[in-house]
Amino acid sequence: MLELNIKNETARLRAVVLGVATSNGPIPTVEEAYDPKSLEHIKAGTYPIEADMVSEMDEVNKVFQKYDIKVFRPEIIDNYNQIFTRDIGFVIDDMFIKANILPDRDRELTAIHEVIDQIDPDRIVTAPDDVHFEGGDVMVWNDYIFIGTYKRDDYKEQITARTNMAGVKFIEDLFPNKKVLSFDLVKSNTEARDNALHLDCCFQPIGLDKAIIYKDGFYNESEYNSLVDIFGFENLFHIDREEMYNMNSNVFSISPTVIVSERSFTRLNTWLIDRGFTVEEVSYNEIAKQEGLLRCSTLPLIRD
Ligand SMILES: NC(=O)NCCC[C@H](N)C(=O)O
Repeated sequence: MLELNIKNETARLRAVVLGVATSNGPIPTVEEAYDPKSLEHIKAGTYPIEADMVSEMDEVNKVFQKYDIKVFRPEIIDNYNQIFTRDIGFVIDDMFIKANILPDRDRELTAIHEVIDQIDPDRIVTAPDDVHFEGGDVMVWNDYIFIGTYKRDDYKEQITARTNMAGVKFIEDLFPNKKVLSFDLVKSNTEARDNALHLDCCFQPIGLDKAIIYKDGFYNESEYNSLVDIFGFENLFHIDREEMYNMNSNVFSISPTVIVSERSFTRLNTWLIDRGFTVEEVSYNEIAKQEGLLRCSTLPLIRD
């Protein structure tokens, strides 16, 4: 049995599911794209090729091996995108919550049955169909749960809106002892620079008391301000629109002091090193073309 334990985003990692890029399928058509950055690269003829993405993920796996982390990989479904394992489910405390994900992605969950089969069935939660959430929108941070959502009437027309208010309510009811804060995120189906696809595309806690944040990813300044109040302005690394587009908030913590980051994130990595973090630099720019990065492609199961 896997003794699930996730209480925050940064405690020492012991077990994780890392997505897989093998048999990722043919280049999607414009109609098949479900995020604006993939769409941009499909149109420009620069959509990433499988071999490059496989080698990028291998590099991350090597970092996990270096830190003696147990790594699970999804079973490969032929011609199916299984890179962004974060979104298909998530662990809070000792519970595994199966995500109600975008229908285009719903086969991804079946591919981690090796992991699901090792979890006590009493600790697995499935939500009703009208309750939507993806793991990229959900972050447990000790007494808090932060949830990215989309609160507007055109939710159904926004393929980039993946977590609804029914999803927020469902998690609130499941964890009555945690303080749940929801954030209305800026969405665009067509312009990746104006799209906070998930909460982890515009915000992520790091270390013990710090976070990376893109202010304009939040519709409501008051919701952004609630994070400033929790972390303190001086502990926030603010990224700009281009850094958000390049996914600087989507690094991944192995511990409160060790962070896996993209090697081109010079300004962020320098800030981290100046504050005593160890930065494990990897290349992930091909995967980034699909509007996801390191947090998106990992699903932590056990942290200290
Ligand atoms: N947590 C994340 O932000 N995941 C990235 C998912 C990217 C994928 N192209 C999607 O649109 O679902």
